[in-house]
Amino acid sequence: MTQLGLPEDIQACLFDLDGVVTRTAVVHAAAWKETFDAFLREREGDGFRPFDAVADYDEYVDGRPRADGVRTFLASRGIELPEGSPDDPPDAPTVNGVGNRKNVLLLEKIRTQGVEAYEGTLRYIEAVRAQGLRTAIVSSSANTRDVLHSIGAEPLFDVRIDGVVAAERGLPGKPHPDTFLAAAQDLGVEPKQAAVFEDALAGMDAGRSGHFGYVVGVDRVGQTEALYAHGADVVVRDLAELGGGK
Ligand SMILES: O=P(O)(O)OC[C@H]1O[C@@H](O)[C@H](O)[C@@H](O)[C@@H]1O
Repeated sequence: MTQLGLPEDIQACLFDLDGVVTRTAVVHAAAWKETFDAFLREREGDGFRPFDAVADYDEYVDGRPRADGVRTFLASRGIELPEGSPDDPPDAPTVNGVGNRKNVLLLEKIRTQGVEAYEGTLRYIEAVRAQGLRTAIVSSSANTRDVLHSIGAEPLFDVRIDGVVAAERGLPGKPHPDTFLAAAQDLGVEPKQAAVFEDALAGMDAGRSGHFGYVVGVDRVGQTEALYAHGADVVVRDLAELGGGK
């Protein structure tokens, strides 16, 4: 292992955004909860079963592209909606409408609360780059660029594969490995020469099925066992634990 806690042959690092680089996983989870609870209340009345911002979020929404999150969670409640179209209003009972409602709430929260970076992650990225490793941000979020820009972190990544790029290239999102594979390819490395850094169970699945050289699970919410069960090679609470901070 290197002094950065990685196998010797790793040449590139692929970082998820929400929950790994920025403290925005909880912001997404809160926006999803408001969205789904309003939707379920309208549909089922006050006796509805609320969205669990930890358990339901981890299992059905975290790490997946926006529309996939809508479909996957609602399917867990036996609900299937028409797709609608991307410009559906936020109150439309369609996959796109529900996703748009969530995005309005997310952007409002980001605007009022701001975006906070994990300092341990920023220092670690600087350390791996100083060692000559290449870096990519790989996120399902279509808001990746704005979030990175808000903390001035765009220059830390050689490649960006986000929700916008994935849609342009027709790449299926996490838990499929395609976005991580595209990042490795854009960086000119084989998957086994790349390390994946993820906090979401869907991201772990992508790391495992893509046969990447090393998969680092980042546990921000006490789900270490689940991260291992989904394919992590190691689980840390903060990337500073891997080294590179001195
Ligand atoms: O709605 P956005 O910003 O395109 O993000 C899509 C998904 O991006 C992931 O990074 C988050 O873990 C999910 O919660 C989110 O739903």
